[in-house]
Amino acid sequence: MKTLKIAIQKSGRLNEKSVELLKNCGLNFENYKSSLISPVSNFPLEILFLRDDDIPEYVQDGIADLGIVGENVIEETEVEVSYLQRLGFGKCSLKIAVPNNNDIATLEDLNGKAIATTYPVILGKFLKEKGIQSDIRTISGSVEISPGLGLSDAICDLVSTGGTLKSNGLKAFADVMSSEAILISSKATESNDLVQELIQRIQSVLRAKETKYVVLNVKKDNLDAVTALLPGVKSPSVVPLAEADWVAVHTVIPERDFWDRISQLKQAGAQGIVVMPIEKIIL
Ligand SMILES: Nc1ncnc2c1ncn2[C@@H]1O[C@H](COP(=O)(O)OP(=O)(O)OP(=O)(O)O)[C@@H](O)[C@H]1O
Ligand SMILES: O=P(O)(O)OC[C@H]1O[C@H](OP(=O)(O)OP(=O)(O)O)[C@H](O)[C@@H]1O
Ligand SMILES: [Mg+2]
Repeated sequence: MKTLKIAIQKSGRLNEKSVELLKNCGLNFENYKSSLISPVSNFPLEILFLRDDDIPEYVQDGIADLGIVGENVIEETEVEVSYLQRLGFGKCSLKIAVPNNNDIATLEDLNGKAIATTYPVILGKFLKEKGIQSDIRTISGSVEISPGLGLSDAICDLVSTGGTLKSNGLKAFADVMSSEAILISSKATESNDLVQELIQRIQSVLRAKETKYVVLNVKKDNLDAVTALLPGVKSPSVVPLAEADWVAVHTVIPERDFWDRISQLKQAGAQGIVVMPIEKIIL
């Protein structure tokens, strides 16, 4: 069977999480900073370590079969690739921001103004859609300092905590797009069996991350009230305990409403609640 190639970022914001995800899928490979290609010893796959900007085109052109890259980079490079799976990391937003002491109050106020960005394609489309004519100044980094240097009136850049905007005296003004890391493939390899196998593994790791394994004890009288709060993967397992009136309930709980669910369970009579991380969930 043909060996697949997956392109991930060599260093930067997505590198560590991409490596961690692939390792959690059971793939064995070395992650030397100096090597740009690394074979996987237990799956017909090679990992290519690249600048993130190059990943969408490598995948579109079939040089790599798969890639992990931010949605913002895919949109900016305007490639034809298949979106296989959103990966839940590298979450950020592309925003227009202006200096704090600025009189730009509406999108219309950006007419005739200079906006510095490393995302001229996405910004250009956004402004066109809104009917705004600005002067887009494409620069390759450190976008946030450009208003302070008198190079632009506004910026369009990625924001997550907002710390970089704040420390440069800027405030977010308009949302252009939100982004996260995505697994992409070339149109030609999407249905390849090995690609499908890898997607299954990735999904089982992602599902496990979104949930916790919970074991709790409950008096039989309160079992219905407790199980009503627990949808589980299918339904909770109920195991008898040495003490006749009591049972143990095993289930999984979604991470997002975890604490609310735990306090509801306690109110319904759950005791001795033990919570464990899950490695994989295979459906
Ligand atoms: N502050 C942030 N928080 C979360 N995710 C981010 C943030 N900034 C960027 N990202 C996401 O991580 C991706 C990589 O960001 P990074 O800053 O490492 O890119 P880069 O400097 O262009 O790297 P490269 O050297 O590979 O070209 C971005 O394209 C975006 O999808
Ligand atoms: O809202 P914040 O949490 O402050 O994050 C935003 C910053 O993160 C990104 O840059 P990064 O730190 O990745 O550096 P880079 O510009 O060298 O890629 C982005 O370009 C912003 O500058
Ligand atoms: Mg880059």
